[in-house]
Amino acid sequence: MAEIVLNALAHTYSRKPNAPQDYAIRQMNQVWEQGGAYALLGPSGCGKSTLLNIISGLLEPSDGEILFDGVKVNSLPPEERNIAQVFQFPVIYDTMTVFDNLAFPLRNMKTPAHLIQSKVHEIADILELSPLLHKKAKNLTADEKQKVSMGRGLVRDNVSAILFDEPLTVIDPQLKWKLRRKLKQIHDQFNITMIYVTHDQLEAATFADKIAVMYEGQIVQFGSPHELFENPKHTFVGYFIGSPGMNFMNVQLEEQHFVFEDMKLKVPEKILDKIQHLPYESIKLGIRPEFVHVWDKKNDEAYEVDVIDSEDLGTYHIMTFKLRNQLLKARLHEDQRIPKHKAWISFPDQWLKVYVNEYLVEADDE
Ligand SMILES: Nc1ncnc2c1ncn2[C@@H]1O[C@H](COP(=O)(O)OP(=O)(O)OP(=O)(O)O)[C@@H](O)[C@H]1O
Repeated sequence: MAEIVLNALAHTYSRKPNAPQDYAIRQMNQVWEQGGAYALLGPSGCGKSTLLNIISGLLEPSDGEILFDGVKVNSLPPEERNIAQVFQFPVIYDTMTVFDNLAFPLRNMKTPAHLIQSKVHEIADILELSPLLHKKAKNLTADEKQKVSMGRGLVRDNVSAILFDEPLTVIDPQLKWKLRRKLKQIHDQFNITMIYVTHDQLEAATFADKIAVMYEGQIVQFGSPHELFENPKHTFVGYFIGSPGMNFMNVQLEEQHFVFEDMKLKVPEKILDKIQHLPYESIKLGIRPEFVHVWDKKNDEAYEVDVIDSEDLGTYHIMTFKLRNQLLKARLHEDQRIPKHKAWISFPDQWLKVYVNEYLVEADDE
């Protein structure tokens, strides 16, 4: 069991790094609390595997510290960290039985035979592997093999944390949700810190209480699935989470207004105070398609837009529309009428977010 802390952690694969882009992990501070269920979510190449390998001890970070329960472990090898790792592809011994695969880590630790018996049966029971204990691992299906992989991590009592690196990649889609539920159940039962790496937002949200969203070697937001959806702290989170992602509009700040093409949009007062003094390269307004209000008749409070397309996705519709020259999307309920050709839309104040240099600007009392 362990709390894992990253202090100013950074890692580069380059011999002579001289720019932030040369770092796979850029200056990261993060606390993974003991017993938490976390997901590390991000696109290919953002540094997820690098970070996981630093935590497990397969890789020593170039800078900063990694602490397990307050003890620095930067150069401690994996076997001394008591971390279990489950990879994309099951790591098991094909010629051994399921029982022997599960018993293997315990035999390595010279655990007495009667304890091995009881522990292996306990874990096999939880993972629904009991009927397969005497089967050779090579005869198992992909999901059964992956369950054995997980079981090998769980049999040890002294495991500090379990790291999962895209563990459902090779599993049939119908079985994925079953295994995900099993993992969640195991987490609740064992109170072990678990970090689950994925590029799939649904997987992250169903497994984790808190998700760390990674982008270009940084954790750009750490929060519950709900927080990531309602209040993305970085434009990347807005874009990456949600289906479809957040709408963005590039705007300029002119005196008391944002200017978007020929339109003037009011800036909330509390935000204005904050951004007037910020040096900026870009200002973007963001709104989720779910929060765009749509009417099929003229409305003085709303902007007229051209409806470009509407897609029926069963329980909801996605309407694509053009506001001036910008394509945006709205998500409408299945029984809401989809306007043809022209529509009138508005952006409710509380859902229109302001991003300066890609980061959310919030009023102090929010
Ligand atoms: N051994 C290595 N040597 C040099 N560069 C590497 C090495 N491993 C990873 N990188 C680079 O570091 C960055 C982060 O890679 P990493 O594999 O950690 O990302 P990831 O988010 O796990 O991606 P994926 O989901 O594709 O596995 C990428 O730019 C990658 O090209």
